[in-house]
Amino acid sequence: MVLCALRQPLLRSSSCCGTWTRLLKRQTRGCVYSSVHGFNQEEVREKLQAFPGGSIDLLKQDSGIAVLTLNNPSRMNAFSGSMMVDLEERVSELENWTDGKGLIIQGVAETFCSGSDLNAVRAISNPQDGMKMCMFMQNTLTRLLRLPLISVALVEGRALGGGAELTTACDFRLMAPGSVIQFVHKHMGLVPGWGGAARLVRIVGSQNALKLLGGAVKVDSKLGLDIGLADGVLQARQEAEGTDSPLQLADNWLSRYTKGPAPVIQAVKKVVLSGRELPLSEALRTEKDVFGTVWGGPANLQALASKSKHK
Ligand SMILES: CCCC(=O)SCCNC(=O)CCNC(=O)[C@H](O)C(C)(C)COP(=O)(O)OP(=O)(O)OC[C@H]1O[C@@H](n2cnc3c(N)ncnc32)[C@H](O)[C@@H]1OP(=O)(O)O
Repeated sequence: MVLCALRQPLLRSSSCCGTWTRLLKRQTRGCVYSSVHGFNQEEVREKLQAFPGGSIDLLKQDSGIAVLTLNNPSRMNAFSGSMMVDLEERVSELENWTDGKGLIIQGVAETFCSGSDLNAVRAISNPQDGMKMCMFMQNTLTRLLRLPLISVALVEGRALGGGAELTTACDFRLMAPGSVIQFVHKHMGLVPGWGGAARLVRIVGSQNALKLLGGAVKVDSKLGLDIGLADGVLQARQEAEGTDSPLQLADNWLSRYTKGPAPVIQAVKKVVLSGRELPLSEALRTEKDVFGTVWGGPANLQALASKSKHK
């Protein structure tokens, strides 16, 4: 098991153990697929760039919360090939953001994402190209989920197909009133291929995942909360002036968890991530290593000096 998002801070830590060093050696940048699996990242990037349209925009805020925006409104924010490449580049940027603590993913025009761009899907409907796109997106979404940032998908409107899969690559999902997450793959003669099924099982359990995929169920905010796919529902927006936008509401919601120094918040994400992904013994050893990066650190020393009480 390889956790690439843990790499950089731990390389700076003096408490790196042998296990960790071995994990680092096994690590490849793409995390899941590399040349060992016949995957050539550059070749796939070039192929995907042949299907342009839209963009993925990144705004890094001083608060330590970044906003990643899917921007392809004429196609309900469907993923063109160039947007897949854009997403990979934005994830690289976020991997190197030392001051980052949180991430919100949203779509423009009050909708989240309608999956892959069907024009591109039609053009690369042969199995070889489909596999390549699938490996590229699995690598990117795995790296996205493993960022040392606490992430939330802000779902307005629809999250369909690959859009639903993208929501599962975030730590949390917030749903706006009237929004729907739907794994429509079955209706397209498909199953998820961007890692959405594997992540969905971990989020809602295998029984619920089977129902959602097998029935292509429309998950509204109520059902989402009931089965644990949604972590919160945004209040209906009043037209009155001064009402917070969904993005502001999501930012407020997330800032509860990102309050504090970046190294501490990143450490929180890393220990949860290792607990989620690694076998227990490895997770415990990773937790020890991450603990070593904050023990005696500036935030820890300051808290000790101020004799803080937790009332
Ligand atoms: C491993 C990945 C698997 C996948 O993601 S497969 C793709 C799954 N997604 C889909 O099948 C979505 C298909 N689209 C729809 O169901 C509907 O367009 C949708 C999203 C419910 C919206 O319906 P409406 O509100 O009636 O709007 P509409 O149909 O007129 O759409 C507005 C314009 O957006 C376009 N659009 C929507 N989803 C798209 C997509 N995925 N790829 C390419 N174009 C897409 C749609 O063609 C329309 O364009 P135009 O105005 O006709 O030029």
